[in-house]
Amino acid sequence: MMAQHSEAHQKYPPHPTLALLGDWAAAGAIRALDLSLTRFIHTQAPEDDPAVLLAIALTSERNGHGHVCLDLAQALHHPQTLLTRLRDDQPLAQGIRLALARELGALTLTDWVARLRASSAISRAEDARDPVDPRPLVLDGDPERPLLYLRRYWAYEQRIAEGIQGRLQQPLPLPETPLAGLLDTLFQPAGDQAAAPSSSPGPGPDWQRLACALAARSGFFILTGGPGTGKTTTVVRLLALLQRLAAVQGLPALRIELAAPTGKAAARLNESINAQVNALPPPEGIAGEVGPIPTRVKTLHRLLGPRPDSRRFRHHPGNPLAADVVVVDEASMVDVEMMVHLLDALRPEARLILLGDKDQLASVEAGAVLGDLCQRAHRAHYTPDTRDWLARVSGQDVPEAMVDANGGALDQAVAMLRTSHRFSDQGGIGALAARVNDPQQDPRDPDAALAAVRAVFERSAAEPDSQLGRVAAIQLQDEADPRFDEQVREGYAGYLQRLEQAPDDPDASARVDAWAHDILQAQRQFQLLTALRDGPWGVTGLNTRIIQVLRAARLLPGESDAGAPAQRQWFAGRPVLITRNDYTLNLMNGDIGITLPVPVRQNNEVRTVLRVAFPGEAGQVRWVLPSRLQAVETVFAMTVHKSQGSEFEHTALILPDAPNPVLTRELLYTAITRSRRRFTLLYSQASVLGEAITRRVNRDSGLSGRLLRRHPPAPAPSPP
Ligand SMILES: Nc1ncnc2c1ncn2[C@@H]1O[C@H](COP(=O)(O)OP(=O)(O)OP(=O)(O)O)[C@@H](O)[C@H]1O
Repeated sequence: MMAQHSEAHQKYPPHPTLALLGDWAAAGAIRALDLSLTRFIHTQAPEDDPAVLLAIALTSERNGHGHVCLDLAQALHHPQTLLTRLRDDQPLAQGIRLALARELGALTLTDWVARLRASSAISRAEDARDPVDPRPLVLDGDPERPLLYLRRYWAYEQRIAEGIQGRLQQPLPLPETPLAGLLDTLFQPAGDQAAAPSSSPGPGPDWQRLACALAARSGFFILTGGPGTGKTTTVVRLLALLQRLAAVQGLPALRIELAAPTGKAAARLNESINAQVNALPPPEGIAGEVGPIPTRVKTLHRLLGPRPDSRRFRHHPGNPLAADVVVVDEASMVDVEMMVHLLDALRPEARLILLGDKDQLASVEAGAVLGDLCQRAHRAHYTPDTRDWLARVSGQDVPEAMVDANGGALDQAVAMLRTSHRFSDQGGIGALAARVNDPQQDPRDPDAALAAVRAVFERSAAEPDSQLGRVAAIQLQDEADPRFDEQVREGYAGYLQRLEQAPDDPDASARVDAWAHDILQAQRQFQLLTALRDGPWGVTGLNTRIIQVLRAARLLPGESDAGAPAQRQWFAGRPVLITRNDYTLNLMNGDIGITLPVPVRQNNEVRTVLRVAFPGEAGQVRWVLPSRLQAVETVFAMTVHKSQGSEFEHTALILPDAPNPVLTRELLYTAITRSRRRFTLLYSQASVLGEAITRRVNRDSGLSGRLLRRHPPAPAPSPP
């Protein structure tokens, strides 16, 4: 015992800060990983300064919450935003918060930075580029906003900035006359062409047309916008424009790749892109051969070429993708590591076009790349050069409030679509999403935010027949409120009732497939979303409760694998979510399947066995044995994070009864915008809702600063 004790002491000398961090880890305020890393660095580079040890632990802790770095000034001014794992009702919470405030209170920014600079564990940005620099952390950022990174994340951010910068500075030959003519053909006024988009309704320019023009002249481009604002419509026109421009210039047809971060998001883009491509006006009057626009969307993993048991991909700088243009949809879900792999896999001259909704939740992993790059999208910041060029080629006038003589190169490569063609912002889902996302909202006034949101629910209740996407709010008494059960029965009955129509002829495989296809479609009618994983309001608790409710209503069969917890049992009707890519089965993280009773012939007898049906390509059904599915979970309830990239006809979001830092405006907005026709909010405490609307996701990162700092405004191509 003594020997063990002294060994431990030898390994980790009893430094007071490490002891304090040990207490925090024991209380769950930081992760064991954060503590181990700090201890490890302490042993490798005998680092005794408490201010340095604290900074290392906090940087690692922030990484665990999706931050790329630690913003030192923010940490000093708002220590309450740190240690977000700590819940206020935890017994030691108050003591830990006081200790953190005391440690940070003893520091000034200048003093902290000076001590970090003196540390042998921390590199300065200018030295960190040296590949043999062994120091595990990097201090970067501006004097007024110093940022501390774990080296890996610093390198990721650096590579992303370089990959984007290289593309922003790449000269692209762009003849103005054919560009203007092609934009005219692709954006004909309404009536001239049934399915083509008309000039945008309401005041202001046609942002879709403007975005196409801007994207055509840039090696890197971001198109952001809320649901139904026409991102897919615009990108299809952009790709047509690029192919036609190539033909006009006598260049070879472009090789285009379409990708999305999850299988679900890829399938959704697949569904919408076909119709859009077919609706394109024919390429008349172009002498050369016009290249095709692909309609098959791959997952990003598939595009980059996964390698078994490796985080690396088949495509990298030494073996880049044979693509001239790569479009990535739902880019808000792409984390820093994946963005690095994507940029690494592209030839330097390949164009990259990102599509996404900047206001949605960022990826679970570190970084909010799209959000960072779109920070200035609302006000555009187009330079006078860009404004004049856009007026010439697209005939669209940028509003003066969006012109900025100091706009940066990145600003000129971002366009935001502002009008939803699916929802009106006057009522229902569109109005609710707009209120929750209101940039004018005062974060210190949750009551005002709550009142604005309530008004939308009241208007929708007064117009129950509205076609604008109905929204409803139900205030539950507690977690056992029977109105929750009603919602669940009503929501899931649609597909569960179809289980009874199972064909009983084992030889009628086409009928079995058609029945399964119908059920898969019906399952997309309703989805319950929650913010949390654990507890009665989290995925696990809710799934158990829903199974009970559906069994009591005889919508689910009672029998199941004896002894297995309800969550893991296989039973007819169980919807499952794939939680890890499985390349052998060709199932991707986020795919949803349904367990169905299927008739089979065994030894001349007809028996019913359970198989899991997944949507396949072109309306086909793929069948998988339950025992082959390794990483799945029941998905009657799904986290909002997992729902990204999916849409359902009716989405219901249930909020917990106590405040929680994961409840943010971005989470509410993402949940609301998963709904195509109906959205129901289930909550028990109005204060929890009010807090959620006013809390913003804030992810520390230096990406936008890095790009803004290093990029002078791009000169607009001059007239020929
Ligand atoms: N300018 C326009 N005028 C009229 N209808 C349009 C216009 N642009 C898009 N639409 C229609 O609006 C709907 C949504 O468009 P689209 O799918 O391109 O949007 P999106 O931003 O990609 O949507 P989401 O990301 O929510 O799937 C489609 O039915 C499309 O035909």
